[in-house]
Amino acid sequence: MSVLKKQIPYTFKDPSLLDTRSFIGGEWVSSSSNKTFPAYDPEDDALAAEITDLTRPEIHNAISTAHTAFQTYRHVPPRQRRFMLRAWSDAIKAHASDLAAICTLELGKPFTESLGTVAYAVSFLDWFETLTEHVRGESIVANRADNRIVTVREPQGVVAAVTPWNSPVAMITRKVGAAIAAGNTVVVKPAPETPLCAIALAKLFERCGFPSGVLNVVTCSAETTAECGAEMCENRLVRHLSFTGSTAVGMWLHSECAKTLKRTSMELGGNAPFIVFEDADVEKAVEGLITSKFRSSGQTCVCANRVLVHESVIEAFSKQLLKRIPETLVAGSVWDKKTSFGPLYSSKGVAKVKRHFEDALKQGATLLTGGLEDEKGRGPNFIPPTALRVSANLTSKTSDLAFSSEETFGPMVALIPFKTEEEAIRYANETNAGLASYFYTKDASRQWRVAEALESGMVGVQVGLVSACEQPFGGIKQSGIGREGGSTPLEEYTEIKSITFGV
Ligand SMILES: NC(=O)c1ccc[n+]([C@@H]2O[C@H](COP(=O)([O-])OP(=O)(O)OC[C@H]3O[C@@H](n4cnc5c(N)ncnc54)[C@H](O)[C@@H]3O)[C@@H](O)[C@H]2O)c1
Ligand SMILES: O=CCCC(=O)O
Repeated sequence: MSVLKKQIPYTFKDPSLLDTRSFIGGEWVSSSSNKTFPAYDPEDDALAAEITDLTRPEIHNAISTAHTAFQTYRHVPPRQRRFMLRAWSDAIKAHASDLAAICTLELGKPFTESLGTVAYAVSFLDWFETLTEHVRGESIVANRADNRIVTVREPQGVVAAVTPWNSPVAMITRKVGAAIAAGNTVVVKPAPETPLCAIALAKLFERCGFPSGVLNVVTCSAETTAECGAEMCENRLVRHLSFTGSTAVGMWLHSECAKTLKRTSMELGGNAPFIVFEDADVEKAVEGLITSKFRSSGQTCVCANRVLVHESVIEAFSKQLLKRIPETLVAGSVWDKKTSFGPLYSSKGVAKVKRHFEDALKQGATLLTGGLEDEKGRGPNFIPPTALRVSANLTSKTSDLAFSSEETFGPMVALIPFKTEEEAIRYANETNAGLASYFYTKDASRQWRVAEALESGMVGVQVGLVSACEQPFGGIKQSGIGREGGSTPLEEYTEIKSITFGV
């Protein structure tokens, strides 16, 4: 019998991927309290499934189990780890359609976009697989003639991974893939809004030859999340806490982890500037903005959030944007393969966009297209792609606008005119966030100058997408600590041990 509480227009090739239990030590477990929590379909807010709601002692048990598994898994040779990672990647590819359907169901992401998300998630496993056999130490010439010094890189132990709803497949493969490639064991806590993707990933993982306890998935409701987080931070067996989510929660977890001096990786919120200079190719810049701003209906941490357009090209830019929005962003049922634009994940997301929209209008912005009302009635969480323009005389105080000081995390964009490069850079950097920035100019020296001046961990020059497994992903300032992907992720999940020999 299906665990789904509603009918969806998709037939699963492998219905066993759908489960509502947690995965600990190779066993599928329900909470001893028998409590469950609801997961909803954002397209209509209908109940999708009832998920097991673990208690703190059960999280404690998952960590102990992962620690026991680490004692043997740490000695599994890298090539064998590589082959198991390959098997997991192949299993996900073989079940990509089912996984995409689960992502569509619990996140409201259009099915075609969900397929892209699964491919992006798999790319991390493929990338880490290539790095598995390249963990290296070094040999150091000692200053004492009777000493020899070498370093080795060792896995850290139990990694606790806490992941967000907005990227329920890739944020798990990005963390778990790197951690287990390096020889660690992991306890993952997915967001309560999107537990089914994490569970399905574990279902595939268990078929790939990994020893029991290497991956554990613990599901918790929003209410029990705080005690689950406290256990992960306070338990001394957890050696690394890897978090992706909001800056506020990340800061709290980071400070709690300080009490047991854990390593932390923090991938936090952004507030990306997107700058269009006077010499930009306007059509190209508009395509970049649509990709950056509207993918996932504006719900990614690297989405453009503050769009600065030089005053000499803002008319042409607005015109092109208004032409391309309806041509590119096709709204409809999330199950229709032609749909490229879906609802937000919940009423919480809708309320935030609404607040930013109303604040911008109150402060004098004009509406170019969209607005919060959806005359076609496409569900409770649907907001049409919306564009506003901030008037020139607001530029000096744009940082007071709500959409400018916080991530909107939704499909609303406000164009802000500017006059000089200095003014644009000053405004772009006027935020505590420093995750991604984007700009468009054809001038090669300006490309270098502005890329170096922008305060963010990732810069897109003439591109609206900066996410790739081979690229270091992460932020500076209050957007995070550490990098995921790129050539260093196994270093992030290993410790250096120096060994001195007396000869
Ligand atoms: N930098 C990145 O790579 C990246 C990627 C995706 C999302 N994000 C950010 O994530 C945010 C959106 O996600 P969100 O609203 O789910 O963020 P959130 O911080 O509310 O939740 C993220 C995760 O943390 C958990 N959590 C919340 N409180 C906790 C606690 N006290 N202890 C332990 N876990 C706790 C949640 O259940 C969820 O699993 C945005 O700010 C976005 O920019 C960043
Ligand atoms: O939401 C942030 C992560 C999405 C990405 O990796 O591009």
